[in-house]
Amino acid sequence: MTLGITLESLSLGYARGPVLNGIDLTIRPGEVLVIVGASGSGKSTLLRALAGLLPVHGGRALAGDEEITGASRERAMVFQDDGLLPWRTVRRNVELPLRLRGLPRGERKAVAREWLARVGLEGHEDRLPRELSGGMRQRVQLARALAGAPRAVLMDEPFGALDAQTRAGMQALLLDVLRDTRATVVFVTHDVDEALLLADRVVVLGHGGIRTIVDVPGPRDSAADRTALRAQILEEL
Ligand SMILES: Nc1ncnc2c1ncn2[C@@H]1O[C@H](COP(=O)(O)OP(=O)(O)OP(=O)(O)O)[C@@H](O)[C@H]1O
Repeated sequence: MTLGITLESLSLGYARGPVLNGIDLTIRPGEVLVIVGASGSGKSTLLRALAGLLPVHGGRALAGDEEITGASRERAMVFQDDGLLPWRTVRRNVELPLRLRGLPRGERKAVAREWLARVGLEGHEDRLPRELSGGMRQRVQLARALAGAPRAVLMDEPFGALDAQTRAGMQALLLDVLRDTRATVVFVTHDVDEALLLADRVVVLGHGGIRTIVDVPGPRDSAADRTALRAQILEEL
């Protein structure tokens, strides 16, 4: 079951001051919503609030009908790096959300193995995160996020630190696994081409709010010509 997320006059910031003011947005169940915006426009701040990791300044954010007030296993987060527990093996990292779901030990192990195979990490289950490449670590994060069967996945520049080739491989992998999960995805990136490849809609943040929302016709069709949309988004950035 997927999850809709609703932002009602949502204001966010830190002790130093506001970052985003009075945002209204409906994230549809099962859609891939990509957030772009200049550095400092508040992309990570918004994602942290959706994860329940940042208290709101005003308004509210709802996951389904429930106000987001803290972290939940229904909403999994994938970070750019450092998201894994360094002292746990790859498999035991992926088992974490399964433990939270209350799965018995044997089942946890089996599901973790299944997901690790799914992201191409068969045979690496007993290694530690530091023994893996950056791309492999991101595969583990993806496996961990999806293994818990979340209803929404919140991704903060998950491929931002990867080289172009690894990044393209991860984008293809993400598209592949999302096809079967139906989870709602909110994905932050700096890269307009990545946004256009993955998104149903692209939200451009700027000047303390949403500058524009762009619908991507025929989403995830790699043959589609996105030149005009790309130019439109770059203009707004
Ligand atoms: N923990 C924090 N404490 C105080 N201010 C913060 C904190 N995190 C972010 N900020 C400030 O909030 C604003 C938005 O930051 P945020 O990281 O959300 O932007 P971003 O769009 O994700 O940027 P980038 O693309 O560079 O990652 C910036 O002015 C930043 O300095």
